[in-house]
Amino acid sequence: MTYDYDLFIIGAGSGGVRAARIAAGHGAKVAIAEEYRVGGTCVIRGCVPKKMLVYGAHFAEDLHEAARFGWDIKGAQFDWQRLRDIVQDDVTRLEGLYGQTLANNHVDVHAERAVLSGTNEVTLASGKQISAKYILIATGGWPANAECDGWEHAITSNEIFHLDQVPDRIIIVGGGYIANEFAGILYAFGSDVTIANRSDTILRSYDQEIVGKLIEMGEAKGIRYRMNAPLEKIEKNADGSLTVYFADGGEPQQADVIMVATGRVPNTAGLGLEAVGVSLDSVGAVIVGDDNRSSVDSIYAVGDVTNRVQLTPVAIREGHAFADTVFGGNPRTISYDNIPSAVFSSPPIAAVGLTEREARQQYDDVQVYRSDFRPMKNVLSGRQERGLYKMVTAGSDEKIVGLHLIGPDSSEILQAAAVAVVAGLTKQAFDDTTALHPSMAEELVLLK
Ligand SMILES: Cc1cc2nc3c(=O)[nH]c(=O)nc-3n(C[C@H](O)[C@H](O)[C@H](O)COP(=O)(O)OP(=O)(O)OC[C@H]3O[C@@H](n4cnc5c(N)ncnc54)[C@H](O)[C@@H]3O)c2cc1C
Ligand SMILES: NC(=O)c1ccc[n+]([C@@H]2O[C@H](COP(=O)([O-])OP(=O)(O)OC[C@H]3O[C@@H](n4cnc5c(N)ncnc54)[C@H](O)[C@@H]3O)[C@@H](O)[C@H]2O)c1
Repeated sequence: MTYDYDLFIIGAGSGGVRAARIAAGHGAKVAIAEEYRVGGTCVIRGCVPKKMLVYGAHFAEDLHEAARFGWDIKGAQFDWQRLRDIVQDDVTRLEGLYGQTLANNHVDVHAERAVLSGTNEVTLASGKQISAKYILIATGGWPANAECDGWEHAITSNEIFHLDQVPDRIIIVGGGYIANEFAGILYAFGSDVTIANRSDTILRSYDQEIVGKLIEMGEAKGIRYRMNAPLEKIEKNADGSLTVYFADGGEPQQADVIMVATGRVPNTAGLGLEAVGVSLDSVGAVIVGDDNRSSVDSIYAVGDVTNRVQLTPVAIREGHAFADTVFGGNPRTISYDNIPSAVFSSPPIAAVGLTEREARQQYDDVQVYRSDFRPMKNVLSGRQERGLYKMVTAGSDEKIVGLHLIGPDSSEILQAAAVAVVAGLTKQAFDDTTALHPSMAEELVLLK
């Protein structure tokens, strides 16, 4: 049987582009379809533009405190439209680089939607049918809707990057990554911010002592957290503002923008997967084995569409492992243990490994070391915000099973420290390391 391609990939995001490049490098004839913009969520409307906005947000506090460092900044103004447009220009630049990478690797790009029409065939929106020995589903995820009346008045993270102006008042529904990151960003740009969360827990997968610090510091700034406040309905008022009614019977609240950030669902609707025999789980994720293969032998899936860990570096690793396995003669799987992650909130949280609670559930002999400190810069500036670093160890040799940080630059510090956790080092290895002074990271080797 001959096919048009060795590999056809649906979705040119983090996982799809990596798989395309590596498979082509192994000699495969590859094509990819992208219905929106090459680069996918992370590059176009996720990690990258979000982090650029976080950088923009830092200036609010720094400018406010500049006088304490000897700088008089008079007449400082924030221009949202300028930042928005500069960020979008850079996103376009990156989109071009991703396209260039595909072209350099001789990957054929189809700038249109593709759906499955057979176990070895896709049909493009233009009607063209293309056959391939293998098909990779890398279609990512899509924001979940608010599941309440009037949710069409709300926006999602897709739209937040394109606002005409910073809203005077915003209610962010959800208590996860996106809610906490945009709470920090928009607060810095001048919005009155409320996080409305349906339960009493936010950032559920993170160490709750660290999360407690985030809430404490957020509240001290003026961010409002409405806990146990599931949405009942959203109504649009005559003046264009919106009113949110909560199912807990609490006071309805007005806002100019409501952003729903209640998770992302796998992007499989209308893809034709079930019709060709691909099994999906209850939320529509493609069910795959460790080798990323679906219930159909010729069809694989990587990234958010499999709903394993919705992070870019994970999608990239899965795409790479798939290409090495199927086209490189190097069958391999990836590890889902000790994946470092960060919430780019203000201040940011970063973590690797088990939370204190998880460690106590899994081990008898758990030790927790803490440093609750005020970063030197904050002492000088007069900012009250503190940092908290936690090390969780298990066993008599005090092997480190978790590191949890909140404080300035915690994501930068944790990436390096995560190597030690993955390598299975003990607390003693950190004790044996001389402090690099003065730094915040030195707190990690001075834990008592
Ligand atoms: C606001 C936000 C911030 C984030 N920040 C971070 C962060 O800081 N760090 C981090 O690690 N992760 C972050 N993420 C998560 C990260 O973006 C995703 O985990 C990652 O993009 C998943 O990659 P993927 O390849 O699975 O899918 P995606 O990158 O979503 O790519 C899927 C692509 O498939 C295309 N597509 C879908 N269906 C079709 C079809 N039928 N035909 C053709 N094309 C199709 C889509 O248009 C899309 O371009 C963030 C996500 C969001 C929303
Ligand atoms: N820094 C990062 O790495 C980063 C940043 C942004 C997004 N992401 C990825 O994107 C994914 C999506 O982000 P997210 O913030 O939308 O999801 P999330 O899974 O982080 O948080 C979803 C939140 O919404 C709440 N929720 C779920 N259903 C609800 C409902 N019906 N009503 C009210 N609340 C509800 C949950 O309790 C949770 O607090 C994340 O899981 C993450 O993997 C990563």
